[in-house]
Amino acid sequence: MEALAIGSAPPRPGLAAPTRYSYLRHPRTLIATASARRPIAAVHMDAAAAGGRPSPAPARCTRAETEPEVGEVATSSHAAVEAEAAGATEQGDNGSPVADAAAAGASIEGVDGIRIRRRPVTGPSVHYVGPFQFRLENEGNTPRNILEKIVWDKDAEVSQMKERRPLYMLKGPLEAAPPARDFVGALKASYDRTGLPALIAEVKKASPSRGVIREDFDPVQIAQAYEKNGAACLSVLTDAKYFQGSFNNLEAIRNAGVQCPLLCKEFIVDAWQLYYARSKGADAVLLIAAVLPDLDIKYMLKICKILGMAALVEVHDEREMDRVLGIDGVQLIGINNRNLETFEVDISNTKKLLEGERGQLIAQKDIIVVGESGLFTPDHISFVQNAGVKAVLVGESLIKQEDPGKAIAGLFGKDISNAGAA
Ligand SMILES: O=C(O)c1ccccc1NCC(=O)[C@H](O)[C@H](O)COP(=O)(O)O
Repeated sequence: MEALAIGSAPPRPGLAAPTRYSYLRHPRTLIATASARRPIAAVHMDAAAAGGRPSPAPARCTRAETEPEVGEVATSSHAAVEAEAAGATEQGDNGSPVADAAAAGASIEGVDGIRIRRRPVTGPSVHYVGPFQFRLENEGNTPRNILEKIVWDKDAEVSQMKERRPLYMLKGPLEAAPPARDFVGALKASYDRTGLPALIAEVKKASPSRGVIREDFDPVQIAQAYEKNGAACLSVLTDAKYFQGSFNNLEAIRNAGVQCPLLCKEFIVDAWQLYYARSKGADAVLLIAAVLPDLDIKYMLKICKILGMAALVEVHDEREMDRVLGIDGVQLIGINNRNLETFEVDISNTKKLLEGERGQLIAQKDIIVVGESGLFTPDHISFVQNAGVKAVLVGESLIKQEDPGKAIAGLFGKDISNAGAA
């Protein structure tokens, strides 16, 4: 550990991977990457000035030590908020089993079957020597794929958001939010009405795999066009960094009077985000099995229920499907045809995951399966419908058409709007 010789902080336990101190080997990098250090206290003061209460340390996640009894708190979402805001459910630094493992210095890879590392395992990727800031690269603190990168960035983003708006500050916005609507009911009604998979149409400006998909992007106009042309529900991307989405878009669509229930399409890593999404008008949220351990999914499902929101639990492979099928209370499973680590899209993934006993169990449990990503033609829709899906989540193929609303009839091979299918 060459850097220890110059007095850097000792490694945290579990620093298995060799650290590469590039500035020692390439002295010029030192000048190129060094930046003035800001005292940590100043960062906290900024947060306080921005409206949050000063907090001694950023709480990264909230989790009920004893999971909330849905029956007990279902009568009032605010009871849960109050309890949590009062600190009754705060647990440690993060509360996630994954984070706990990381904090204990263990490798988090493979915890509860999740495929990504929820945060760097070998300590901070930024290291300070006096006034200089270095980025120390090693296997443990360099994301291995885009999903890992998104999740690590999201974790940092949410920590900041929570500092600015701690849970107790969401109580008012939650009370003022328009009531949650029945996302699952809307999908079922559409399927019953058309005999075709219900459409969750995605309001998506850009993506990591495609870059900007639509330059001329008016989220409210697109949402209204989707609704008019037969979408059962809408999915609104709220991640800014990778998808150029925003919570303003979600709020604006809800406030514009769009009746379709809204899925907040976000990378959820922390229960706080569920409350925030609801306060912005979400009727449903996405929980990604590759990102969340089973315990987190169970806990978040309960919070969703308390808040009146549906949860679309997303899987990509058999292992994730089996994990999710073992969790009680899952009503909606999304099968993503896109591998979020490699961007590869293969719609036969939907069929593969619904074959045999898995398909039977899904039918027994009355779970609605949503086919997600890479759906461009009526043949694709028929293919996933024959595989067993009752809903589809579609972004790119609609959004890149000149008229995303009219593109719906092209995708299904017929007009599925109320007017057309009547
Ligand atoms: O779309 C991406 O490039 C992407 C990259 C990394 C993580 C998630 C990503 N997309 C989220 C989705 O799953 C899709 O937006 C959604 O299923 C619609 O897909 P499509 O119809 O192919 O736009």
